[in-house]
Amino acid sequence: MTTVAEHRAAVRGLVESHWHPATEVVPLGAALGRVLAEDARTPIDLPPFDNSQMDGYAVRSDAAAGPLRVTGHVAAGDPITSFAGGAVAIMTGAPMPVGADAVVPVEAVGTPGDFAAVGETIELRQPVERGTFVRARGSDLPGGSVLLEAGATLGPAQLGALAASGLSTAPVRARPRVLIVSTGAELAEPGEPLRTGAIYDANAVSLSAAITLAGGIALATGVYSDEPGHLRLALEAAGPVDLVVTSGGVSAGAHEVVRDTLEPLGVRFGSVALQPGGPQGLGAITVAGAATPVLCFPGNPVSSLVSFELFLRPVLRGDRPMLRVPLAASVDSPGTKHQVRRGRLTDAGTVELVGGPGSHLLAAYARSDVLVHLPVGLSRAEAGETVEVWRIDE
Ligand SMILES: Nc1nc2c(c(=O)[nH]1)N[C@H]1C(S)=C(S)[C@@H](COP(=O)(O)OP(=O)(O)OC[C@H]3O[C@@H](n4cnc5c(N)ncnc54)[C@H](O)[C@@H]3O)O[C@H]1N2
Ligand code: MOO
Repeated sequence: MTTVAEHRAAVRGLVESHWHPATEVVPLGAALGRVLAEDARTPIDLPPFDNSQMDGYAVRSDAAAGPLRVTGHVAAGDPITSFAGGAVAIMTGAPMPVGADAVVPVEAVGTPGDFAAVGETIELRQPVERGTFVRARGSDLPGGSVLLEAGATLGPAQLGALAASGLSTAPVRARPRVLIVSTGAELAEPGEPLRTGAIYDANAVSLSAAITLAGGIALATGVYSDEPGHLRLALEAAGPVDLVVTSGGVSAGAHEVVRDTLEPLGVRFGSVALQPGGPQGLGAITVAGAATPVLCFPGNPVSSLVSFELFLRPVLRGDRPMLRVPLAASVDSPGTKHQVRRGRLTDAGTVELVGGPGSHLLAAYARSDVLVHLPVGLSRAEAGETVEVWRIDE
């Protein structure tokens, strides 16, 4: 039996040996969630000039306590001026007059919002240290420095930082196109009437959503049949994609459509020491004339999502945030397999399991915010014992 780590490495090797994403330059407004293809450097100092952190008066730090004549007034957006001595009324974000090196907040001198006019005096109550309330040029990042490294995911702060650097576009990796094929004669399209013995196809939707959140472009198709010919037709009809993910039809039944169709094409099927997500297949097949990696996940809806989380998401998006959290109650685990349970973080700082280990318990998964890892070798963990959990509530 293959270990989780071995299968993870095999999936990564397979995907990365076939998928070489092109670089696309996209406007920042369209770059949310995209992955940076190369290091981004800021062309300018951040901030670009020394400026005031407070509404107040710019002074020199060697000024003695006592009266200071107001010699100027600068607002945010004004050009950089020369300091003419005394005190300069200055607003938050306004450029420091060259020669002044500290700011006294207006409330330390008088009434907030009430500024002395040029020619009037203010009373400096005590000397002020050099640099006080001054945001130095380049203090966030000097111009020319790497702002974000290749591989960074562009979220609100990252996009804001690129914009603050004056960049309007970002070079990002092309999104992987992933064909999702859910299989099984028992499946019915959600929204359609449910005949006896049928169940609704959950995996096309859940895997599509997972792929989309991981930065891919999901193209889903349902092969609601156990006929290899039908699956073959669906694959032949597909356009070019970077990856195929199937669900169902991989275990030990009489009608294993995925296995029966793809094993003769060289896709390898086997067991991973994982529950749920034990039966797995991987290999490469020809889709639209190109060798294309294919991952075959088990059909149980929890198994297919857990397979995605453990094997594919790390390749497409990187690792989930991992925490070590004490269990709210004791739990048993197979010991010979890495078990992944679904759970919820509690206000008490513990993790409680949601539902049992069964791989059909998708509604329980839907109420969970973490995956709880019970590794091989652990057959029981007591309340209070610390376990590894992955946050999945993004
Ligand atoms: N004799 C054995 N039987 C099974 C074994 C085994 O080792 N020996 N493994 C079990 C495990 S573990 C799993 S997991 C499943 C995997 O089965 P398949 O991948 O072949 O999947 P199916 O048989 O097609 O379906 C399993 C289960 O999931 C439901 N399903 C399938 N697709 C969907 C979908 N798109 N949406 C919602 N539900 C789906 C399907 O109706 C079945 O109930 O095999 C065990 N059996
Ligand atoms: O390994 Mo299966 O995925 O138990 O449910």
